[in-house]
Amino acid sequence: QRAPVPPGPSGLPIIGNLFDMPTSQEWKVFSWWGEKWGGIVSVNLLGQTIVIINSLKSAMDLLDGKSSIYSDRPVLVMGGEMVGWKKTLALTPYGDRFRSYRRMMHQFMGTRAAVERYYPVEELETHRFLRRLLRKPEDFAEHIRHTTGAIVLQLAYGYKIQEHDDPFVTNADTATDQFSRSTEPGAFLVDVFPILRFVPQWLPGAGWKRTAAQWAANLDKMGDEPFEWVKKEKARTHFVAASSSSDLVPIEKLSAQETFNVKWTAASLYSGGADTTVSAIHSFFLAMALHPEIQKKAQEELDAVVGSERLPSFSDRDNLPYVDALVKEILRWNPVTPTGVPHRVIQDDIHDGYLIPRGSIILVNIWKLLHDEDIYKDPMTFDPARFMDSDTRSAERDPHTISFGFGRRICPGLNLADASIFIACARTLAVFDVSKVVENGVVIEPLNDYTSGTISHPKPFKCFIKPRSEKAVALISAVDSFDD
Ligand code: HEM
Repeated sequence: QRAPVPPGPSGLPIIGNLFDMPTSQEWKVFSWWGEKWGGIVSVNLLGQTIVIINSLKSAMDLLDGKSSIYSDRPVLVMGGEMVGWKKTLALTPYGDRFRSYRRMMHQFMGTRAAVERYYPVEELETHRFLRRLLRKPEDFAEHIRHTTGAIVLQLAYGYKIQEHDDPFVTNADTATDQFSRSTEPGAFLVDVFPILRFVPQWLPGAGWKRTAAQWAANLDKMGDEPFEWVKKEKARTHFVAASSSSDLVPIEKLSAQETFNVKWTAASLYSGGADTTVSAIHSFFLAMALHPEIQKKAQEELDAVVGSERLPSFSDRDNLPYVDALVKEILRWNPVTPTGVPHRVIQDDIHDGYLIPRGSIILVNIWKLLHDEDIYKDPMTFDPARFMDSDTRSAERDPHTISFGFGRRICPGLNLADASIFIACARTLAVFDVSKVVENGVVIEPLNDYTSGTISHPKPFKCFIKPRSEKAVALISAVDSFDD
């Protein structure tokens, strides 16, 4: 006798739970389902089982404990197959190519020691970020994006981006925006009826096929152009260096298969790393505007440890426990990927008496795990101190163990992301005060509100960013200039 699938809202014949699925901020509805039906909930969309995990234990039991069967990705017909995003790691099916990409990623940035090689780039680009902030503080969101793109492209290809309208950044931003649009659930009928893939492009109503072809061309541009640039410049990037076991192998000596894998692993760095890090640093500015007392505490620590004669650097991190805790709270408070990236199970599994049928899509409600009262006290409160031992309580669980996903698909950029967020927070707070904007004598309260989608961002908000002192201005200005 077959075990039942996990409980969940009862659906309608054929379409199942189509109308139960939330269309925005899905993590909230998923959390509510979790309270009603337990840590593992299932829904059915036109015959496709989706399992939603709301408990840390279940996420670890399934995705870590049974990772050999829970590490595939769902097939997304429009985004993955037709536009071609399955060439990048995030949508590559579990198998040999996946392993090759992951091996390269691991050598490149898999450990803290590997990422230490990039500290000089992180520090310099963050210093330039401060200078842009000084010049045009109101454009802080744009500066965050620019800096993150600059770091990833420099590390992946050894390429230094132009201050304005860089072609590789423009390509990558266009393509990643099209990634979100092409993988949005329900946006394209072909994801529901894959047969539509074979409809000829000239047929009336098949305009989406031309869109797919155009987006596929943009994606290829994003993968090809920086790679060709590396070949032309004969630049020996960190990435290509790390891609072969025997150290530096020039690109032109790689086989066709290796070339494909290196090219698309490099492209996966931008697509996986830019928008995510942007969201976290953007959240940091929102948190600072909303919580001046926490900002002050972090600044007091920075002043005591670093002083005002220099900027903080990675070597200070061990002596900055509060700033370190601040990074953790940023990752927990409004997670970058609230419902993670979907996994797919490749064979039937029985878990806690429930059947998880082969092919089910597994979503981990990362938001819920990071706001679970059994793990985090007063989870809705922004409080970095929760990550520090005190006389009365011990530090709460490090959110790095949740925010970056689970099992064999865990984010390979964890250490790099952590470094980028730390240095952005520490350097910004050392020299700037972030506060609410006052317009005509009225304080504008920034909203703690986030966009939906795989990568969630703070909705646009204003904040006032001003240097802390004349000395701070001098420190910020002591970096090589760029023309703008
Ligand atoms: C705050 C920043 C970041 C967060 C919160 C984050 C989070 C995540 C999560 C939740 C996943 C899915 C894990 C799973 O399937 O269980 C993921 C996958 C991935 N991340 Fe990140 N990430 C961040 C930064 C980065 C950076 C900096 C890079 C690269 C430079 C990166 C590259 C990737 C890639 C390539 C994947 C796909 C892995 C695979 O499918 O095997 N991420 N990330």
